[in-house]
Amino acid sequence: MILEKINKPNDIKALDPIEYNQLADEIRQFLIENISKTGGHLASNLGVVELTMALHLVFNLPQDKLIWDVGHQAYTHKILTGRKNQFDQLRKFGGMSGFPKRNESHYDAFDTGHSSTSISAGLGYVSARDIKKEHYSVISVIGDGALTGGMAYEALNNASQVNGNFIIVLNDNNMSISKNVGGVSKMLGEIRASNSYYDLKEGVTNTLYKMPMGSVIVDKIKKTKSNIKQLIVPNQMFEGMGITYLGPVDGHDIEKLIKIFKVAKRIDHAVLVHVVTQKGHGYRPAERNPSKYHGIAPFDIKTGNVLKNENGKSYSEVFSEAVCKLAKKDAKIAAITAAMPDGTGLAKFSRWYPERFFDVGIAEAHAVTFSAGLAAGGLKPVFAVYSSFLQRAYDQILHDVCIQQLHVVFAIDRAGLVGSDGETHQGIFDLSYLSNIPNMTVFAPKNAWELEVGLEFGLEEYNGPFALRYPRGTAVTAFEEFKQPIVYGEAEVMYYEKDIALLAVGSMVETADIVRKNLKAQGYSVTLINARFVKPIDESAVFKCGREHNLIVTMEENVISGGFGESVCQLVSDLQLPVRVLNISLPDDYIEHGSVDILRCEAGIDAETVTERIISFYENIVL
Ligand SMILES: Cc1ncc(C[n+]2csc(CCOP(=O)(O)OP(=O)(O)O)c2C)c(N)n1
Ligand SMILES: CC(=O)[C@@H](O)[C@H](O)COP(=O)(O)O
Ligand SMILES: [Mg+2]
Repeated sequence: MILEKINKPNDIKALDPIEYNQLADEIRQFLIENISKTGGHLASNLGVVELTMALHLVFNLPQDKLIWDVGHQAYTHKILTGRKNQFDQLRKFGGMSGFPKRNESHYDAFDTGHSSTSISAGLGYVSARDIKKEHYSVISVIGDGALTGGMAYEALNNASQVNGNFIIVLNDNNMSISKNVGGVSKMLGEIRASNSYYDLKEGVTNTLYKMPMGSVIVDKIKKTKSNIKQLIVPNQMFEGMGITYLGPVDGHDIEKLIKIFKVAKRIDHAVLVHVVTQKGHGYRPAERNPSKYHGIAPFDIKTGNVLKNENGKSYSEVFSEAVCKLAKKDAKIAAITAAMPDGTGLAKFSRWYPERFFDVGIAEAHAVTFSAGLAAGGLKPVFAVYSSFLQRAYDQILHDVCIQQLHVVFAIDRAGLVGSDGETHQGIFDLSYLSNIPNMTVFAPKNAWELEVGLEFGLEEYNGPFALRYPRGTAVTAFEEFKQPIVYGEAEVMYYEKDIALLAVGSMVETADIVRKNLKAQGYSVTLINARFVKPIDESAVFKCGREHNLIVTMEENVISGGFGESVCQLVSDLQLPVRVLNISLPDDYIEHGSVDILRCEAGIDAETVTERIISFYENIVL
């Protein structure tokens, strides 16, 4: 086993080149075996094994800086930097992260998770290096999907001015999570399909000539019968910006990769190396269906089947069916995704109503303003998006949607704790960042039924910016008996008693119901209110609770700062209500990876801890 020789960083450099291909096979086997047990981002990682090996062979980490865009494809990098033995704890609480983390290893040059940041971060390193007169290479590895994100172009525009070496590796597997979309993807497809390889082109030759030993390199390359000469094709888009383009190169051919990176290293400005890989390479089920194995739960290696299927429909599925049903009756409804048709449940809509469906690529900011334009043009756009990715579009929500009071519906999935993706993906800020925007309405359903009726309310009865936020995973089906029609800005009173009033938001209603039972078992009299609207808050419900209870407990799966609890406290103070308030929420902090159940306990928002906190708080109230 060659992999046994890889135990610490740079061990790969001691290998005999004839061992490289076997190591690649063994890494693939290792990834398949481990991810089949832990779950994780399989397909992207299988695609970059040789690419990562070549980067580690040519560059000197950690002096050289390697920056992974999104970071979901850094598993081989983790193996090659001494973290092989941590894979059994991948994405588990206290275990190794699924993304690069500077505090996990100093071989991880930059933390990532969200897309299209690597060129900006790399360029920052380059500029710092040059100002400090340091000498190291900076390599940003960006996928073709991530290259649909606007930040990448802002960074390319900036990178074209850089004077020192800056290597951008474009890992082109012709896939985002789903099929990649748009003009850039089309252009890359044309390059890949092109058989007309050119000779070493003039621009590169001239650049190389200007460098010490450059003419020697050019001569060598010109004499090369194979590879490098054929790897270099002019590309107007990058070249036109002043960024040297090298490629396309077969991303599964280590020898070719090593050669082209050695050339890229010598260029004295920004250079883009176009590497063509296959997503899922080496595992048939993932090659055939890379989207399914992009992020996969534990699975059976032989069949490729996921081991434990979730019971019941997910909130994304409930949304998927609800939006399709509404769109059948209302031809004005349009759906927008930023490269997440499967995750958000919009794939069905895209098949049923292709003319009203828009996948805009990984472009959340654009998606929001595009939706605003659709609304201004008379349609009813629903932008389905993960909570953490919508953070990207704060100004567009405020500036383009809310100031104009446009009727855009935000279907915000993965709101609350999402689990194993960790800090970058927890959807725990949306109540705060949406509630402080004037004209925005924020609605959080307690169960599947309320998501359906909430969506219908937002699309058909309300007219203005409307956000529904719901969590990752199986939709709650309990509370069949609580189906009060939705009235704008009104909470739903589920039980009305005295002593303690629980005011719970969305996913926390289920927890609050358990807490209520626990408290009642201990002799307390407890009101339970499903807040429904976080903005506007139901002032009369708070007023009544405040006058008729000793304690109001707010419960939300959102950070404390700027959340529902703080708004209730403000209201209680403004209305001078004779009541104490206890806020149950997430801390003003980032929350690492781990299962949602563990994270809830750690944060103290699970039913048992909340019950204990309420009792101890209540006992200390001086009545
Ligand atoms: C801002 C943002 N939006 C959406 C995502 C979800 N996402 C993660 S990976 C990915 C596709 C990336 O495609 P590509 O860069 O080509 O990498 P590949 O998976 O093909 O290796 C998407 C949409 C994200 N991480 N960040
Ligand atoms: C890397 C990334 O951003 C996505 O792949 C994300 O991990 C998907 O999350 P879900 O599994 O919740 O769809
Ligand atoms: Mg891709």
